[in-house]
Amino acid sequence: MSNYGGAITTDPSDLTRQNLNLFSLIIVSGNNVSYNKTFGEEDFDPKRYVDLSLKSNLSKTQKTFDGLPRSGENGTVSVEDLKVFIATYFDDAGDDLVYYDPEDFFPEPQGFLPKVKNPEVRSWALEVHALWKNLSRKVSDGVLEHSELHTMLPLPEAVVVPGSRFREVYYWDSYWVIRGLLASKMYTTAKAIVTNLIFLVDTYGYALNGARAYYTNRSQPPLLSAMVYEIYNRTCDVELVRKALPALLEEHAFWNSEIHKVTIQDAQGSNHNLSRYYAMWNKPRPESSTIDKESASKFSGNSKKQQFYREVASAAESGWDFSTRWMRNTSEFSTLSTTSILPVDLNVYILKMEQNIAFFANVLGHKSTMESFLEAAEARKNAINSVFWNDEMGQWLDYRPTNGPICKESETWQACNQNQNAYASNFIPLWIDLFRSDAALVENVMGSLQSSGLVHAAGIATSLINSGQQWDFPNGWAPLQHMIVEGLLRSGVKEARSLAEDIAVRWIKTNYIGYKKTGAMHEKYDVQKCGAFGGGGEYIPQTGFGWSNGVVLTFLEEFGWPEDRSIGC
Ligand SMILES: OC[C@H]1O[C@H](O[C@H]2O[C@H](CO)[C@@H](O)[C@H](O)[C@H]2O)[C@H](O)[C@@H](O)[C@@H]1O
Repeated sequence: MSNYGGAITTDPSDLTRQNLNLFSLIIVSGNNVSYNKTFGEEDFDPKRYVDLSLKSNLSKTQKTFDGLPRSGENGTVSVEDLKVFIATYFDDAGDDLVYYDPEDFFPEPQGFLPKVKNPEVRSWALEVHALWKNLSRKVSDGVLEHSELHTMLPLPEAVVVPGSRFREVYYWDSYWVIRGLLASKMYTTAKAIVTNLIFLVDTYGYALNGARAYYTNRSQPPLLSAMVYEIYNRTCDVELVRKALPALLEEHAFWNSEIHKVTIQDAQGSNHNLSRYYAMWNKPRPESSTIDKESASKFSGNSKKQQFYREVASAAESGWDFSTRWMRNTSEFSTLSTTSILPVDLNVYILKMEQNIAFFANVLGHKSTMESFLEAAEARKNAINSVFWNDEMGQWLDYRPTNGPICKESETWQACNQNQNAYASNFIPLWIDLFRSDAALVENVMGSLQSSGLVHAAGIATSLINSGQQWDFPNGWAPLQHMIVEGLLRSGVKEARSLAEDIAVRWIKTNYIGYKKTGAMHEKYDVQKCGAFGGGGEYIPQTGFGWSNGVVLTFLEEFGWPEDRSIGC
C-alpha cells in the first residue's frame, strides 16, 4: 500500500517494480529518443508505448536497447532500428487484455427500456446495449502470471473499458458504465467492476485513475460509493455493501489526508475543511511524457518544472484534463495551478461518499459509523455553502485561495477568490439531494443555468471558453449532462423536470445522429451542432465509448422515447 502522506511516493525505480515497462523508463528518464519528432506516424500517441508489454525480462531488453547504434550529438536511435527493436522485444498495446463474453449479456434483456416505444430509437438502443460486448475484457493470463512484464495491473475480475486508446479500466468512467449496465440488466458485470475497484483500494489505499502502473500516483473523481449505492438500489445485495464499506472508509481517509485537506476560515470566523486534487507525482506523466516535457520547457529550473508536472498530474486526477478551470490565466496553459484550487465537484463527490457511507453503515447496523458520517456530511454541506455558494449568481463557484499555493495554515475566505467563469461543474451540487431539497434554491439555480450561456442546441457546454483544451467549450461530456439532468429531475420542481428532459432529449439526439453518421459512439460531443463529436486536447477524438453509452441508456430508461417523437435534429 502506498504512503500518500508524503510528497512523492513513486519514483521511476519504484515504477519499474510496479511493472512500468521499458518504454516508460525511456520516456521518463528523457533518454535521447525523440519520438514525437522523428518516430511514428502523424497520429503518434505516446500512450501506446507505455501500453506495450515486454516479451521477456527488462534487463535483457534494456541491454539490447543500450546497445542500439546511435548517431548525432544526442545519440539518437534511428526510426528503423527502433521499429525493429519494438517488434522484437514487445507485444502490441492491448494484447494484455483479452475479449470476454459477459455471461449476463442478452441481446434483448427482459424489461429493457420499457418506455422506449419508437422502433428506430429502440433498435439503436439495442445496438448501444450490444456495445457492452465489444468493450468487455479480462486481463490475460500473461498479466496474472508475469505482471512485471506489463503496465496493465492484474485485476481479478472482468472489466469494461471506455474504448479506443483507453484500453484499461478508468475510475470515474466506471460510474456511468455501471449506470448503463444497470439499464442493460447486467448486474454481474456491474458488480465485477466494483470488485476490481475495491481491489485497487485494498492494494494502493485509493482507487487509481486507471488500472495501469503509470496511474499509481493519483486517483480520479471519487465515485466508488455512488457505484455501490446504485447497484445496491437495484439488487439489494448486502454482501456487496459489506465488502465495499472498509474500502470506502479507506478512500474517505485518502481524500481527507494531509495532502488533500485544506482549511478555510469563513467571513464569520468558522473553519471549514474541504478537499483538493493533489497528485503524488512531479514528473511528466509517462503516458503523455513528450507532451508534458514540451509544455514544461517554458520553465527554467528543476523545481518550477516539478511543480508544473504536479499541477498537470493533479488536473488528470480531476478527470478534467485539461481545462481553463485549472489555469490562473485562461489563455496560458503554463499557469495551471490545480493544487491551489478548491473544486466544487470534488467536494460534492466526497459529500456524496459521506452520505453513502452513513447509509451503508446503517444497512449493516454500524450505528456509530453512521452517526459520524452523517456529521461529516453535514459539515461538508456547510463548507460547500460557505465557501462555494454565490448568491448573486445562483451557482457554486470553485475557490482559489489568495496566496496561490495552498498553505498549511487556514486561509480566510474572500468573495473575490471565487472563480466567476461559467463551468458545468458550478451546477454539480444539484446532483446531491441535500442541495436540491429546497425548491426556491432549485428555481434560482435553474434560472442561472438557463442564462449562463452553457445550454446549447446539442447539450450543456463544459465552459464558455474556447481554449482548445478538451474540458472547455464547445465540448459537452456525458457525465456532466447526466449529473445536471439527474439533479434537476429529482428536485421535484416541475419546470426543472422539463428542463432536464429537454437537455436529455438534445443529448440523445446528438448521440444518435453522430452514431448514424460515423457508426460509433463518441467520447465527447460538440454541443453547438447536433451530431458533431468533440475535439481539442492532447489526443485524437476517441470512440467506443463507455460513459457515453451508459448515459444514453440511462436517459432512455428514465425518459423513454414516445412512438411519435422524431429522433432527427
Ligand atoms: O492520456 C491522457 C489522459 O487521458 C485520460 O483522461 C481522459 O480520458 C479518461 C478516460 O475516458 C477520462 O476519465 C478523463 O476524464 C479524460 O480526460 C486519463 O484519465 C488521464 O489521466 C491521462 O493523462
